[in-house]
Amino acid sequence: MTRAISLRDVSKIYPRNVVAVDRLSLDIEPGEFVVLLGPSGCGKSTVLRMIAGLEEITSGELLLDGVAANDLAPGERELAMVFQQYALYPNMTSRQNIAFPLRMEQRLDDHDQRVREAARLLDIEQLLDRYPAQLSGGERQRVAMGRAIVRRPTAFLLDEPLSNLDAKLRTRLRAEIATLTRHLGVTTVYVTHDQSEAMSLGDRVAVMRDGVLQQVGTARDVYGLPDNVFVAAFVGTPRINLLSATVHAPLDGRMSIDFGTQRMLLPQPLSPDHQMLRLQMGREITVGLRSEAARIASPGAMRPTEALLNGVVQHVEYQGHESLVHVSTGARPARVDGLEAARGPARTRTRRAARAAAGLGQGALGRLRRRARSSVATLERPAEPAPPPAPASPIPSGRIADGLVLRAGADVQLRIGERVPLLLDLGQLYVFDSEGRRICPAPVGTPRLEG
Ligand SMILES: Nc1ncnc2c1ncn2[C@@H]1O[C@H](COP(=O)(O)OP(=O)(O)OP(=O)(O)O)[C@@H](O)[C@H]1O
Repeated sequence: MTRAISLRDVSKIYPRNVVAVDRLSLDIEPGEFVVLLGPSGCGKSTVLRMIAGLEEITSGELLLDGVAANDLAPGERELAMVFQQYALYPNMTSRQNIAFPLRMEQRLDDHDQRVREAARLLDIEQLLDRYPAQLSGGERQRVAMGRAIVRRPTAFLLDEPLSNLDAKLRTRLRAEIATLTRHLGVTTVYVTHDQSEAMSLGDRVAVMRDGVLQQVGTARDVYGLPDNVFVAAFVGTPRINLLSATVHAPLDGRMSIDFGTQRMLLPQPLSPDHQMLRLQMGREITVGLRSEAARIASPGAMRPTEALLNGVVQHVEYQGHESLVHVSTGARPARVDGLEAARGPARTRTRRAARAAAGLGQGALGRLRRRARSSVATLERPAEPAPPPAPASPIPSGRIADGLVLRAGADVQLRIGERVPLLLDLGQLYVFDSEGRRICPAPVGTPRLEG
């Protein structure tokens, strides 16, 4: 059996009005694998913990298979959670650790067969009689997964399960997790701040920032059509190049994008998307260009779908299969706040707003009492240390390096300081307005301007 999970306008406000999750709505289909992605402190774990029932929902509704579940005890939700810390009992063997939830539930059926079945799926049969101290990190995480699947849960909630592992093992285990959850057909919600993990794992990726859901879509959607500049910058390696610019649209001449030190002429006739840029005249815009969206080639080779910028080579990174060329264009790099936020400052609401959102006086006390009574048998884990307090420093800004980073062939021959023409593929040119919203390519449903 597998579960549909729906969050409707869900908020979480911690004491002192810390808004960890702000009116988040998300529908997860039965059997779907959804990744919650975002920088540290954006509220991903809080969402997962609210689904699990480990954290009370301040306002909004959680539905499991369409049935209101806010007040269900964790044990009644039939979900299994796996944490970043392996959380195995050190004095129990793998076999005992995996069987633990069954013992807690006092199931009378054959524990041993269920444990062997889980161990076989995870390829850890030979490790069943070892203690956690005798296992590697990857093996411990497999045992932790075993403990999650032994109960045959209706959904998995995985909170950065691989972040304690080295890069190679992480890549291998994430492929295993994808295969395993597909095989079991169980709904999975997976939390990570690692965008490449998110892109490779999920049916859909939900990008969060500062407690707010930014975009939900397939990996292809969030990479190819980011709704805003934050999503564009958070997803993709190397990070998208972001430049501050303005639109120059004289009545008697060709429209161009003005980067301050040089202008990029747009081809005539203007595409419908580029016509929309007229509306931005006089306003600051951000131009986004992924590293594969420009090539270094002579202007004579320019295609009708390309535009020209000039640059100077600053640095060439040889990567084996390709080179990353850093090119200065004199343009001003745009800044995006919160990209690397390491536990940013809590956003706070006024006391009144918080109270309204909290729905205090609407049975909050009752829910707390019920929770106090509830058993946490299915989501049990050894005591964890309290989360570290948030540092008082502001969210560091993700500073985009001065200069574009472009992909080139591995054997590209360039000198540092060499002037190079850059041919930009306009089909891959993103423009964001001063609020950070994508305006080009125009979002679906945007009314068109007449040429
Ligand atoms: N028990 C708590 N009390 C007060 N604030 C909390 C508590 N737990 C989390 N927070 C705050 O809520 C916000 C979201 O935290 P959360 O752990 O959900 O973020 P996250 O995106 O999962 O981060 P990470 O990737 O670092 O685990 C942060 O500002 C955090 O400091």
